[in-house]
Amino acid sequence: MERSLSMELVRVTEAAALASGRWMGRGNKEEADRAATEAMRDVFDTIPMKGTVVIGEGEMDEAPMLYIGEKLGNGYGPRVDVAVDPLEGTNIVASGQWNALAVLAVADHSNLLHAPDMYMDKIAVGPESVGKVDINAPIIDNLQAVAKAKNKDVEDLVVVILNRKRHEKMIEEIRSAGARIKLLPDGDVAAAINTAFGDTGVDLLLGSGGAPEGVLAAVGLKCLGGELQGKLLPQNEAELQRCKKMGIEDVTKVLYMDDLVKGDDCIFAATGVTDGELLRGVRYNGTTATTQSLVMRAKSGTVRFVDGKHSMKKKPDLVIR
Ligand SMILES: O=P(O)(O)OC[C@H]1O[C@](O)(COP(=O)(O)O)[C@@H](O)[C@@H]1O
Repeated sequence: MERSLSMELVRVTEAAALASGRWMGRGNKEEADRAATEAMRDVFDTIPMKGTVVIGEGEMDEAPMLYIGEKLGNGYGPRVDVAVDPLEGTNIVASGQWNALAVLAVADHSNLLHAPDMYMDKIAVGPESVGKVDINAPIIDNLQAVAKAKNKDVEDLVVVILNRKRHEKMIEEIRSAGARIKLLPDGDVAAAINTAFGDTGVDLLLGSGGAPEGVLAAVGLKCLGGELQGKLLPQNEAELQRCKKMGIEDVTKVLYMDDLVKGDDCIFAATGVTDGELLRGVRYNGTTATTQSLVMRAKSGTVRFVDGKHSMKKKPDLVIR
């Protein structure tokens, strides 16, 4: 993939953030998601690539979502796999909370995990703890390993975990070990990425969330030298069969970085929709709006924060959808 593709892809996440940010706090997650999806699709169509969505939040019959199998790009560039979440944190936007993102990842054709939209168990850490954690190990072992790798005490660690009933036992175990916890209402992509940035104050992500979010976070962490391990969690026979149809024979197997995203020819792009630890959300200022994005390419190891100032006069369709 050409390095210039990274900057083209930021236009896609910026457009989705600008469109969905208008819905912040308006209690309507469906409209926020629709606005992000439509904006993303429109801008993708101007990007020089032959992309196919291999993992995302919708299946074909659930369109207008960007669905698995959907072709994206103007059809003239490299053949790439795409993982998308036009609006990661629909409830967050609806209620005006933290860490909603417009996010995507692309990799060379057939290098991203092709899987249905289902749950995935995850553990994510930043660069210091790579190779030190094991999704199958007891929680205390992982906490001790990360603490040692970061030259801290377990009591110093901050574990991020979605605030869900299914995590009650895990939360209890983390508390018993003495680590601190940040309970998230939603948004585990930002949480996973945050583990690779020291000043976010986050050491590891644990627990289950969406599989598309797992692949997106894995690409981000590959660019940052971190690690995510995942395990698909089919909830019923239909999900199991969908996995098989997509070529996943052993759904119980641990998915390591190279299973989630092969090689290093991959790009991650995200734009803040609401404010977060890492990215500022969209600001609307009458005739202009500002965005903050993160775009990274694993091959070169370049990590860029991009501040955008957008003219509403010249591109009114960017925000009114
Ligand atoms: O809400 P659930 O079912 O526990 O799913 C968790 C997933 O939902 C999210 O919190 C938000 O997803 P949406 O953007 O689809 O609302 C993800 O970050 C996370 O992976």
